[in-house]
Amino acid sequence: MRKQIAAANWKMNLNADEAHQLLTKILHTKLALKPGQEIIFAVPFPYISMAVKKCAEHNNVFVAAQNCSDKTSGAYTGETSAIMLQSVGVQYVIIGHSERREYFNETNEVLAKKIDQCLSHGLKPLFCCGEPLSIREEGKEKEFVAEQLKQSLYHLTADQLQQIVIAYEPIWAIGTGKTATTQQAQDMHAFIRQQIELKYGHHIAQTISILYGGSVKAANAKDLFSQPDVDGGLVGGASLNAEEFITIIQSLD
Ligand SMILES: O=C(CO)COP(=O)(O)O
Repeated sequence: MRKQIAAANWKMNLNADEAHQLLTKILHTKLALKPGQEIIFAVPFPYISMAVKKCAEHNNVFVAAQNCSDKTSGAYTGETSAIMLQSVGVQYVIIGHSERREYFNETNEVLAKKIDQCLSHGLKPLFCCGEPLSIREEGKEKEFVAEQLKQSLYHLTADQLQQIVIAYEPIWAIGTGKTATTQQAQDMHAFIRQQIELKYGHHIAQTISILYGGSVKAANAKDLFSQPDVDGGLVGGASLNAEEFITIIQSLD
């Protein structure tokens, strides 16, 4: 059975009090996770220790960083290494979010190195892929995503790949209120799984969780998560509202 995951990506939002209150409110709710279901909070770096402490009191609730360095250690002012994250109790790291690709020029090649850093230090990468609107309009979204997978993941062994969670986030659906239709999401997720199957075989492909991201909210989560190849969501804006995110968690299949 694949893990079903509701992951919150807070991005660069909230002050310390707001972050604490939001997490407290969500974790004090009786979430009744079923076996195989997980919640991940990808919080800004300054709140990681607070979040790790609070999430450790709950089963199947984990903390993610939103980025990490592609280097191991050394004179890289302002960077945060995978080793540091692992040492403070982080379990996941978002790698390759489209905002990092676009605003911080992260290439598939650099992302492959970040993934290696995570895997070498016991962290699970939450690898994001997805096409911009112009590519979707040309009908080339599948080739585009296949290339992202190939360049950042296909150097991994099958054992390593099984540590990865993939998030498909069409860029045109992020923060726009324009969600992919359930059919568009399912089609791409099935395609991603098929690509993994071609490279790593059926068994491995069936074990990889593929999350959908892009304007997931309480009102559409159930429909999206009910698709056979959609294994949960990576949620931006709606994860900043406790009630919204709780409903999204409760929409996991
Ligand atoms: O980028 C996202 C999650 O990583 C999606 O953001 P929104 O849910 O705000 O569209």
